[in-house]
Amino acid sequence: MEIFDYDHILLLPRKCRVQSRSECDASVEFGGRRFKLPVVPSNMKTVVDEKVCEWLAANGHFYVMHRFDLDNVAFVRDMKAKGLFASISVGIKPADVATIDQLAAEKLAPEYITIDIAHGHADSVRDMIRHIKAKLPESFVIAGNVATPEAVIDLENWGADATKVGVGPGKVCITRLKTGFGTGGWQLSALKWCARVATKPIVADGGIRHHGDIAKSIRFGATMVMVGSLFAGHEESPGRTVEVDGELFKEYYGSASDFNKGEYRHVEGKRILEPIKGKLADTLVEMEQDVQSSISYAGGKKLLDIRKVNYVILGGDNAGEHLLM
Ligand SMILES: NC(=O)C1=CN([C@@H]2O[C@H](COP(=O)(O)OP(=O)(O)OC[C@H]3O[C@@H](n4cnc5c(N)ncnc54)[C@H](OP(=O)(O)O)[C@@H]3O)[C@@H](O)[C@H]2O)C=CC1
Ligand SMILES: Nc1nc2c(ncn2[C@@H]2O[C@H](COP(=O)(O)O)[C@@H](O)[C@H]2O)c(=O)[nH]1
Repeated sequence: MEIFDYDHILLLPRKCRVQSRSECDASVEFGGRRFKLPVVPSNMKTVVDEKVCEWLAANGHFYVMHRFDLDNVAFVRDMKAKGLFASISVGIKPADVATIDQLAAEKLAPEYITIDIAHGHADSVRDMIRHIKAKLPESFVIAGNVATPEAVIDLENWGADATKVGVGPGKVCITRLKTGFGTGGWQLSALKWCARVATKPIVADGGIRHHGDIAKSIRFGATMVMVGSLFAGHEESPGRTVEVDGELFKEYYGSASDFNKGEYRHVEGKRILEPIKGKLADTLVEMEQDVQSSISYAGGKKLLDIRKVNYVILGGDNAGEHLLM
């Protein structure tokens, strides 16, 4: 198996088929809706809050609300009252099961439910998928996080409508250091490996450091790309603003950090400071333009044309050109 990450790969251009990059369509269909970009901010407390999610939904973007210190039922009720789609995340504990029951009792089916736990290849996730499918059959269920083809196959067979791939590649992740496990350092090839067996969409989660990494994720099989750190440093980001030597930063911490958990138990995340870089809307416009450029370099007009390109691996044992057969 080839082992590589985002920094070890470059995609190879194909003959341009457009007069202008504005002809390239960066939108994606996911779970029955079309979104402007194949990108979703991470469901983390320092990345999204109610206001950010509302703005994303109202402006043609996918979102997943975080699940910490939050009344998920009230959130869904509120989004629906505003005529917006609801996309929540849940764990697998009794309180999460109760949330699903209450949503069903109130006939408040969220359009999207993400089951989001650290080690998603687990019977607990199987049981949660089955519970959601029994109680809220219309909801599109994304399940994760996982790292292997075996896990993708199991989650799909258990009823997940999409899987979320990425264990440990995140910027505030310390899973690799604390446990010795994960896809940190080879997330892109783990995605490729999982995509070979997937029959349903994959959300590639973590490790995105540049806008070009979005096109690389699409090339290796992602339908949607989850991004945390690149979104954590905006004026609207919910993290605390911190001033250091006259410069402004936003706090960004892992969902499995003691900052999020409120206790030091099974900690697999840390806290960092992201420089503040302006408005979220401006970053999304720039991302859309960059993905449009990626599509044009791929010699295409649509997002999935990126899947057709060849690539090179830079340096290392696997270096060389990789041509599609
Ligand atoms: N993508 C990634 O690499 C990672 C992401 N995270 C994020 O942190 C947040 C908290 O995750 P998580 O702690 O799973 O959620 P929860 O706090 O909801 O706990 C998940 C449940 O699974 C059990 N469990 C069994 N094995 C594991 C394991 N290896 N890791 C975690 N739980 C396990 C836990 O029991 P018990 O606590 O008793 O063991 C608990 O009951 C989530 O948003 C998750 O996505 C966390 C780590 C890695
Ligand atoms: N191992 C951990 N992973 C975490 C934690 N909190 C969130 N995450 C994952 O990181 C991505 C974001 O990655 P980034 O590289 O874009 O910053 C996020 O979507 C989660 O999957 C954590 O505490 N530990």
